[in-house]
Amino acid sequence: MYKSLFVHRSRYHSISKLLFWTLLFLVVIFFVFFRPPPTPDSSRRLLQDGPDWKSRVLKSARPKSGTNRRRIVLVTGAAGFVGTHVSAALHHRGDGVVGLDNFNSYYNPSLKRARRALLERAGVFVAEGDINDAELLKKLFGLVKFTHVMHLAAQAGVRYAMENPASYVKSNIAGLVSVLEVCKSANPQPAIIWASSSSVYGLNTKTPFSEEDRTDQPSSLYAATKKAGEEIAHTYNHIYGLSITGLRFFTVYGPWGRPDMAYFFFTKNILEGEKITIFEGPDHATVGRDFTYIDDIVKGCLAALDTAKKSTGSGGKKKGPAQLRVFNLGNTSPEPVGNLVYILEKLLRVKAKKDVLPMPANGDVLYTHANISLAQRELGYKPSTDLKTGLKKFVRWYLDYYGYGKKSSV
Ligand SMILES: O=C(O)[C@H]1O[C@H](OP(=O)(O)OP(=O)(O)OC[C@H]2O[C@@H](n3ccc(=O)[nH]c3=O)[C@H](O)[C@@H]2O)[C@H](O)[C@@H](O)[C@H]1O
Repeated sequence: MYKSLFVHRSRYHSISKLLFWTLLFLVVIFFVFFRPPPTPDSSRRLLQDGPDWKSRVLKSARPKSGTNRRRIVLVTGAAGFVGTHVSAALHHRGDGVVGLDNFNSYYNPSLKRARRALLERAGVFVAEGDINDAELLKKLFGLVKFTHVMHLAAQAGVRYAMENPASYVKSNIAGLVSVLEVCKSANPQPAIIWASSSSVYGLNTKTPFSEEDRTDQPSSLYAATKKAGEEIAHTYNHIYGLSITGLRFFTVYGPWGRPDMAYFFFTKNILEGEKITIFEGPDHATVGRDFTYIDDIVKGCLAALDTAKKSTGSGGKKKGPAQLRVFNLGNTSPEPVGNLVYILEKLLRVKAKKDVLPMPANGDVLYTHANISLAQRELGYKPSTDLKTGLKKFVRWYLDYYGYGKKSSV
């Protein structure tokens, strides 16, 4: 009996040994052959560690020699629509500019890469990385003493907030805090100019929208995150002495624009013979926007930067009260969406196939109209491009960029 038990035991031991070695072998094979590839973050970190990365950041941050310019600006969202135009304009006048962008795929990143190529040809380096990457921000601030941060990185789009709410919280709230955190600890602290939105006026019906009007009725999560950003700006200004200017952009359009916006995809659909939908309000009310041309917005951004006072704190400590501002940057000449389509039809020489449908409950508001007196007074802001002129420039760019023939009136 003992013998049979012994045989049984030793058989048991050899089976478990075999199992152990097989398992070990499989684990080794898995790690050697099926190891997951490095995450984008870690491969990005490798890029950021190279000597080339450092010297490109430093070179791009240098203000133009032979000028008396002293400004060194970090532009977040530099490969975005507004970010590209603002970065180019700052660089053009001689400021030092370093861009930062995460090239996310909210819309086709190839357009973002093309914008970056444009900037790099002009001499602006756009580092690849996320505003939530505190280590990366610290590294940039360790290398460069930024005098200003133009914070334009955000999750944009009103309607997409219903599809991917988390992305708005991540970029527009956590991302903003991450940027403000590095700014507050910097020595000296930079002044911050950042993109808020006309959408903060939400269900406000008093027009034109003035900065003093109520903004506590956002109608989309996008608007709510921008409104939250304005409150967060107040906190960082109050506790740390950061100089902060929020700019409420009104439906910005133009060349190199965003494919998720109506004027952009209407153009695409009209050219491709696809249907477009024009929304209308209750009782067939016209839906309208204070469409604002990109060059006017750029002028407003630069004026905000030029009039920004210095932050008063340093290294996380407030030394006195600091400037806190918010401005409307609109065109102050709202147009019905139907007019936008009519102008596009004329410019493209193609009749649109259109449906007019009630506006779905998707976060959209009926109408926007900016009162720009404050920006006029404090920034000398004076928009000068009407919708027809601006769309003509957009369509010219669109046809060229996407390689259409010459069948248009532009
Ligand atoms: O000012 C802002 O702060 C925001 O501006 C922009 O939002 P919006 O003003 O909503 O622009 P956009 O989507 O181009 O719709 C334009 C019009 O077309 C109507 N619209 C839209 C789609 C459609 O299929 N049909 C239609 O009629 C629609 O009802 C609307 O009346 C930015 O995207 C946003 O990121 C933010 O910056």
